[in-house]
Amino acid sequence: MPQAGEQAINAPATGHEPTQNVNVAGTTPLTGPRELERQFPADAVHHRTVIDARRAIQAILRGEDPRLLVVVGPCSIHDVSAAMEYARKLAELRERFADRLFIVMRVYFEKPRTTIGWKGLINDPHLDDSFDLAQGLKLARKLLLDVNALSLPTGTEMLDPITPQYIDDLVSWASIGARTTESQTHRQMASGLSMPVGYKNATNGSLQVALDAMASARSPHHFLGIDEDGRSCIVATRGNAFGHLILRGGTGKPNYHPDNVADAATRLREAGLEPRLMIDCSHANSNKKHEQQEVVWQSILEQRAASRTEASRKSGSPIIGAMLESNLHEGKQSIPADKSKLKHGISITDACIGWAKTEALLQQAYDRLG
Ligand SMILES: O=C[C@H](O)[C@H](O)COP(=O)(O)O
Ligand SMILES: C=C(OP(=O)(O)O)C(=O)O
Repeated sequence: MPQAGEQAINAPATGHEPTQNVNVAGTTPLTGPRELERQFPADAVHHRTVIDARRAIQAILRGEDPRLLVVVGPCSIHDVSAAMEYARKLAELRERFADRLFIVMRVYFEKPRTTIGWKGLINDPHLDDSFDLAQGLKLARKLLLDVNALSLPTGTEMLDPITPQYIDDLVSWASIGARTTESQTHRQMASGLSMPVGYKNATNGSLQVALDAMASARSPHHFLGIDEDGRSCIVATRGNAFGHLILRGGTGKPNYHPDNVADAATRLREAGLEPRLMIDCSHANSNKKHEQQEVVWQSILEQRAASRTEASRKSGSPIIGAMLESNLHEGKQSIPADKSKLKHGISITDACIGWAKTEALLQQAYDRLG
């Protein structure tokens, strides 16, 4: 059924059986990136927040800034007012802990699904299969402006290769997910992204695909994309030098333990890359059990503390960053048919830790990393 503004494809015209768009039900033109930026423009505060955060993350990746990069926030954003409530709390902690932790809010709008499921705020902002992507892009851009206005930098997964044109000026750190790290399309996209990018190991635990992604995305590429006006074009990229590995575990096995980290650091060195990585406390590292994230977090803090007393002292710990999936309230909920029954501040994708636990974990990190 075509939706509002959607152009139906394949209305019988010539009497010939169509050979094109056989499985395309319709297309809906969208506002181009330049127009969306005009409607939701960045000001000097947004710009400063992004520029300063990207520089700080680059310094952390070079080993010049000893702070732990912490990407923390909901598994996915589905309610922008709850996201802002979260952002205001996190902005306070970011300032309080700023000399030891570099906190970035996880603001994930695009969800890569194992099979099918809700694909995030941009794809389906009303959570009802109406796929109002025009509204999704607006909400995403507006939320990024509001979060950056708190001097709180944002991090997101870049999934659809067209999305960055609409929002990447407001994103300080990006990730390529476990399901797309092996994809040439995503490596090309990452090679043109303006911010540092983390590459997850594959869902089966393979590090090699992430190492290959880093090597590929450091190089220039030419590929099909869209420009600021939404016209299809050849995109020529310079290559993105600020890539890093994210250990997220795989096939039911975690990979955050000291021997996994040492192995990953060796593999990075052998590939001619800096031995610096982030650990994702969630996903296969926590067996998707939100309570388990704390166990991974404690291990990260122990490993960071140990590196200050060992021979590795000079080069520092390979662990430069950590990711936590956290929300206002712990756990997760399924999307109810009646949206008024959605519980406030609870994830509709992976289960998250709640705010009290988040604050306690960040405080512990601050105390231990002194
Ligand atoms: O982070 C979110 C999920 O782990 C990821 O999108 C896959 O989810 P799914 O296996 O529920 O589809
Ligand atoms: C989907 C995510 O992670 P992964 O790619 O590791 O499954 C995520 O971080 O939201």
